[in-house]
Amino acid sequence: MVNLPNLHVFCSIRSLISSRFYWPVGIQDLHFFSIEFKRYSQSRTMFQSTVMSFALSNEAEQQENAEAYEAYSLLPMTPYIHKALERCPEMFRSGDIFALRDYVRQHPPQMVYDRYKEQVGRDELDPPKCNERAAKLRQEGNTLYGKKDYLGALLKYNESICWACGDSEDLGIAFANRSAVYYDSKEYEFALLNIRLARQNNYPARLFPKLEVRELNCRMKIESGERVIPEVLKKGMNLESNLSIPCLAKGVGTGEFPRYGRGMKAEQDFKVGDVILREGPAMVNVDTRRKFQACHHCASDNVYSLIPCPHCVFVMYCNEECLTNGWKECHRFECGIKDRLNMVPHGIFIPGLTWLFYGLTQFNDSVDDMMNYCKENDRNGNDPLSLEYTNPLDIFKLFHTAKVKLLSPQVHTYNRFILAILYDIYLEHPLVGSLFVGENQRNFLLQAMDDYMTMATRMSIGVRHEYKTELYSIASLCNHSCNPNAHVLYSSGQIKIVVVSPIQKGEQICISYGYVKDEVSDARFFAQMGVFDFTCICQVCAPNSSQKKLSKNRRQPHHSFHSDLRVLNEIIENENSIASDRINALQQLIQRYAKGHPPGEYAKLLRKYRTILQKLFEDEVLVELIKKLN
Ligand SMILES: C[S@@+](CC[C@H](N)C(=O)[O-])C[C@H]1O[C@@H](n2cnc3c(N)ncnc32)[C@H](O)[C@@H]1O
Repeated sequence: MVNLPNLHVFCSIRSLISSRFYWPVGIQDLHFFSIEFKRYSQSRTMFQSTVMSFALSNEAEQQENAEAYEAYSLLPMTPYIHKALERCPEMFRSGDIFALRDYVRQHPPQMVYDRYKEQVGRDELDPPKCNERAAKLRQEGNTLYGKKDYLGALLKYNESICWACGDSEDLGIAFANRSAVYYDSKEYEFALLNIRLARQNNYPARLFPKLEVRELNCRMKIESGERVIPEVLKKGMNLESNLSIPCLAKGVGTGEFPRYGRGMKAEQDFKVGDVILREGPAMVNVDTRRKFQACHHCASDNVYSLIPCPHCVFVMYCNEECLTNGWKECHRFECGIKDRLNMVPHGIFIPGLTWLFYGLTQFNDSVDDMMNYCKENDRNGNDPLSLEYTNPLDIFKLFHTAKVKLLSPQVHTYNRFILAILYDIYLEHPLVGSLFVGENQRNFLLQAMDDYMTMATRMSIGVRHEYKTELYSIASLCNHSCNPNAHVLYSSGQIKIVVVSPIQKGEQICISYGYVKDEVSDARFFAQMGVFDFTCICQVCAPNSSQKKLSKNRRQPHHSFHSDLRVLNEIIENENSIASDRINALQQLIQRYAKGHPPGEYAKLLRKYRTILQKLFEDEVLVELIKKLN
């Protein structure tokens, strides 16, 4: 494997980013556990599956889920929902969105605000920037830096950067302090970038000599070759690209599959290792717990070059381009109310709301034009691959016209209640309030929020990162299988889909939306899958599943499997093997024995293959980023 020298900080940053940091569970899980709601609901299916999964899980997993329940009870929103359920069970049974909106109007969620303020230790929501607070956070960062806790220091500096006023020297000093962390970590490109940011943001002239010395040292270190950016093995697109959609391989099409709806279809044979898609997100939501760690526009996990929204203290972007686009397409509709929006539990549907405002931007903020378009184009399906992907309006059409199945009544009603609260918060925003005027337009807003909430839930291909939710234009065509023939690699918002079992022309291309079944406990699997709100009909799960046929049909393990496996292990364990040899050997073995193999050994092989691919992809994304800085 290729080891990236001097990237220890980023490796630890990555582990920090994926660790459970503030809350014991992801909010997406909490969304699932919101089925406390069960007591008032007609259908008990979801609750029963939770209880079953609890019963089936081991002690450690029970503990983990118990924490999820506890976290759920701590959410500021929980008592408010329970009170509403007690007061108006009928309203929840009918699920009428206008009735839910009226309820929220009549019973403003003041208790939610109070509980939230108490939890975050502030007496004001959506506070303005404040240099005093920025200086305090910077001091806290300095203390951590002094103890060589670089990650802790970076997070404090990022927070300080957010709080500092745009014309203050506090902003410049925080950037300069971030450069010191990178200098000490031998990350000279990032140190230089932060020195530049410090200069552009009022770094005080009296401190210039200190910064100049650091800058000179960085340049000397880079010139002396001390810092080498290694070449990583790029498993880029190894196939010809689709002419109009370059991120997609030629030979990938769409088809209708009974009970799945649309899906991705192979128009030619594919072999193990073929990269069929490399895509960035169309829509992003960064969970509030990671607001100082990831770009709110492209979802890149990024603690080193983030710049703040110039107006609020809760949103950061990885560069000026993301800031400009993020502002135009989404943040200008939420800047100033972000704190209140953050207070509401976030499900996988949240990017749907971002979507609504992205759409409005495409209609030049004309609510009437958007309403007319929506009236004329309902969800009657489309061929996503025929759209023009460079045209932002076509991207809007892609999700707007997608034919999606309804959500189950209890999930839908719960989400609608959350939407009713979000709706009121959005209308408090001066821009939103001034664009949506009159009953017609406001009803349209509420209904569009509802529609895109369903769309985003249905178009989700899984929660790849505990603290971020993304929507992908092309990948959202892929259906789920518990025994998928393709695998999604994820790094910093980017995804790559790689074939992991030979695919024949005409076959459906499926990925897993979460954990691969059989590799995790049933409890974990159901908790993960519960958020998608569909009953899986893949060959493994469906009644009369073809899995049974598969096992019957499975040929006896080929006699040479074990001898081939020994050769493979020799290649993998040989210190002199290069990454490409290892990966090629693995691919060949998986391709050769995909249709006839001893199950246990083969599953291990697949896991190893996926792990190596994932590591390579993470290195690839990271090195791309470093190279962009040069
Ligand atoms: C990301 S979309 C996939 C494309 C979708 N079939 C379409 O027509 O646009 C996910 C939705 O497809 C359906 N789906 C995907 N995998 C499925 C499976 N294994 N079993 C049943 N439905 C599935 C569900 O309705 C799910 O919410």
